[in-house]
Amino acid sequence: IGCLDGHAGRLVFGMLKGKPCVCMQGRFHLYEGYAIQKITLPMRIFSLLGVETVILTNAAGGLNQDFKVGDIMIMKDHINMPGFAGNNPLAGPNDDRFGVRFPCMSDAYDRELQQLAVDVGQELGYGDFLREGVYCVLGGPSFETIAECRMLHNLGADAVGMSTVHEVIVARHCGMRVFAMSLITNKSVMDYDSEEKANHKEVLETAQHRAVQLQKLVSTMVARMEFNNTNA
Ligand SMILES: O=P(O)(O)O[C@@H]1C[C@H](O)[C@@H](CO)O1
Ligand SMILES: Nc1nc2[nH]cnc2c(=O)[nH]1
Repeated sequence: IGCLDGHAGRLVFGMLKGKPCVCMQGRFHLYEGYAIQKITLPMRIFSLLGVETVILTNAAGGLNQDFKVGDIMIMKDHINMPGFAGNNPLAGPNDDRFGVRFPCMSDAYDRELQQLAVDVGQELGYGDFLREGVYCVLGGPSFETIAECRMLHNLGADAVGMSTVHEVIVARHCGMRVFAMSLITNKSVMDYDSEEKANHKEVLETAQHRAVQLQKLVSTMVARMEFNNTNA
């Protein structure tokens, strides 16, 4: 597991609300210099361990101007920007033991789990900061320019980050159910008059600020989840 600022580098096994879980405290990123297949290897290991459902979280910049710092965005879809340039974790010979050569991605984000998150979020009183939207992944580590933010927003992205999408692709390839959400840790800078600057300190502070609510959302969802993945 990537061990860097904000990523503890631990793999934690245990029971959550009576359900067996394995949790990655941290992840690998493209910007650390790893091959994309290495970044996503944990998903295949989870599949081999018998994991049925994957819940992914990330920190992201808010491109949607209605979003505020501290909002939690349920991911309904993604834009795989490195994939446009051929950097896809499934590139290379297909291992048929895991999944098919050409996996579908239009159903990547499980609709029932998205609805569960909305329901649980409402019950917990999180309605004011729970959103849904499209996440775009870039390679990082540099944050986006103003022109890039404008372009990504015009392309239909609501949030931008440096992770998750590759993991989703590999998890879906091997038939796991996927739910993902972004914590909007900073507003993407869209205006040349703005004095704001994306920075990792703000990312960590916002993550700290919302940590308890995110934990509560995830643990309540896990408590309500059905076993037996019929969605593969
Ligand atoms: O692993 P995620 O996508 O949550 O982390 C993002 C990308 C960088 O590690 C960091 C930038 O501040 O947040
Ligand atoms: N690419 C990108 N990743 C982030 N992670 C947290 N905030 C951001 C951001 O503004 N841009």
